[in-house]
Amino acid sequence: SYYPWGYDGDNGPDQWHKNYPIAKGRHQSPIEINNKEVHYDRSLLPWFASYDPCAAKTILNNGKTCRVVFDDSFDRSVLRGGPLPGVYRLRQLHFHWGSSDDHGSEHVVNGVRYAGELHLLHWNPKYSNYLDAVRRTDGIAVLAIFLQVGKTPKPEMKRILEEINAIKTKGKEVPFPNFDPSILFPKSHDYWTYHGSFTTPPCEECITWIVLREPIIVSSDQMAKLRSLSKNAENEPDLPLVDNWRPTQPRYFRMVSASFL
Ligand SMILES: Cc1ccnc(S(N)(=O)=O)n1
Ligand SMILES: [Zn+2]
Repeated sequence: SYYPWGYDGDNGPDQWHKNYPIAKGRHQSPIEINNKEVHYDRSLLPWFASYDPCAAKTILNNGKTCRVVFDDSFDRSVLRGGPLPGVYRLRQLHFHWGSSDDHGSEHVVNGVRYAGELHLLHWNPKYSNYLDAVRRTDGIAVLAIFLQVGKTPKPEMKRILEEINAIKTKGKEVPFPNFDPSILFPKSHDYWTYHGSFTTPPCEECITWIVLREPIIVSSDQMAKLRSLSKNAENEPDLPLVDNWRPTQPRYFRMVSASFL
């Protein structure tokens, strides 16, 4: 039977392993990224995203996050380079955020928590489909971008946040045409990379993480907009969708490489 995992006490991150044993694995995400433990790897290549704006399909609230879904039926919007062996197809993007501006990101950098974190999820087309890819250690690549609250927000975030009112409650999905997510990228492409897992159950250890050093700036109002989403369905009592982030997991014997000095 489907186990309704969540982020609150009884069904929260500390309980996930009871129904999803991989959650106690040795390659879990997110992790703490600390300068002292990072290894500069000068052989790391720059990464490139070539996204087709027409691949964007819908934006939805699944009760756990706000997600934009893309057509991944062929190599239409792809990520390549960096630590990746080939092209990976963009499938969806989604966010993690807190109940206030001082926390909400999943990865933590030198003790710094950001207000939120944007994940662009891509899968390796050498596997027949996404579900096959999630069973492979090189199956998935997630580009992670921190959201930092500041005075001069990125105008490109507006398009996504304008749709929030249409997907207030769980199960709502509306068309989201003509959107190229690379407009959300920060100036610098500097990144850390390591091997890890999905940060939500079943927590498969199939992800090459590419975590950008430079956050994008959002306004406090924009974060409040994300927090106005509800995790309940339309006709249920209102439960704010906030704090949908997993705490950092043990790094064990994993190397975190940096593309920059
Ligand atoms: C299970 C799952 C699905 C999509 N995205 C993620 S995440 N947060 O690791 O990118 N996890
Ligand atoms: Zn995520």
